[in-house]
Amino acid sequence: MKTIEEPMLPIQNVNVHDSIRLVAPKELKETYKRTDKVTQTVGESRENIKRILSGEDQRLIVVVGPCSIHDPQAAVEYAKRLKELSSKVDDHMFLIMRVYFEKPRTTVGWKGLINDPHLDGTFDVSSGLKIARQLLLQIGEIGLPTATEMLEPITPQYIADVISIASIGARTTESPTHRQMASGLSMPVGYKNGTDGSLDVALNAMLAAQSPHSFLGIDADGQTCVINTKGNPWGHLILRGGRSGPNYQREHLKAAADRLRSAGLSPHFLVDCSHANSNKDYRNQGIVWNDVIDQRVAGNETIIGLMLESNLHAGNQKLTDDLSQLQYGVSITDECIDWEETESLILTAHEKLA
Ligand SMILES: O=C[C@H](O)[C@H](O)COP(=O)(O)O
Ligand SMILES: C=C(OP(=O)(O)O)C(=O)O
Repeated sequence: MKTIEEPMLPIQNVNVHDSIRLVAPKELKETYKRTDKVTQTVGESRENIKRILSGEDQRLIVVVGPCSIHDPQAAVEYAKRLKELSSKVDDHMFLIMRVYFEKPRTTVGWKGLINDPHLDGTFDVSSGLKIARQLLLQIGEIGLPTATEMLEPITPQYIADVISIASIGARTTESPTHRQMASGLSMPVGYKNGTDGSLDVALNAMLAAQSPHSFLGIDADGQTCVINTKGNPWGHLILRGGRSGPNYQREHLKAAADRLRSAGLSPHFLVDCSHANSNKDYRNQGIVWNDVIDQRVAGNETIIGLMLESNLHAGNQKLTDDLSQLQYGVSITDECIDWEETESLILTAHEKLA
């Protein structure tokens, strides 16, 4: 029998190795400040997106870029190309670069540049946040709006002021924590349907995030606090397919619009050409893209945007211990289409839309 004198079993931090303090959001933002140009890029693009979401602007949103950012230099090269392309199509399309720093994994794997910027399991989150913010500032300076997935509920304090549109991923759309976070974000937020293909979780997320919430978070000084939000009215659905198959075809879009209407939500959405809509094969993204563009050209105005996973070069590569083997401009997460195909898909769609 145990007595009180016996050494106690540890009851705290049983599975915690250690914890490392981070710079406060305010400090990082003071070191890496928004210029007037960046503020203008973010402010104006958020307004453009809202006008598209409310039907005042008929242009098509295109969220396009790498599955994940792992090399800021390649990301800047991509951004410069995309900015040039954007100016050729901006009468009918509004291009936004995917700048995804946080990757939700099905089980385990590299969790993105913020979590592990050196790609070597050292998890230097402090550098990850700095590199992410610096890159967003560089892209904003180029005049290109950015989209990202908000995964860690603390990250927005460090980078949200340089993001034009956010998404909540298929793995977290059902999470109350992410819905609360979205209710306080300052930019429009897209909710992916669930990995099983369910629309319910995304519709419920949109309804939940429209409402005010009070929850735990950190403030600009990094102090834990209660955050009281007003609710974010700029939610929208993103169709990404699911285990049951893709959901970009005519009948799926009709069903999605009907479901949105019956939930009292605006019947419009973005279609993700990748993930389960492409069966995670980059060669299928163009098929999905062309199908959805043709539906839009035929008059389906419930389609307000598309998403493409695209990089400088096609496909993907494995992340191994030997980082010298990494090919420049190739994804280390999901497969992407290359720049040439990206440009061709966008220019062809522009002609059709015109
Ligand atoms: O977009 C990226 C991936 O689809 C997502 O992070 C899940 O990846 P995984 O299934 O390879 O973990
Ligand atoms: C992880 C992503 O997508 P999903 O949540 O749809 O799997 C993504 O867009 O990077």
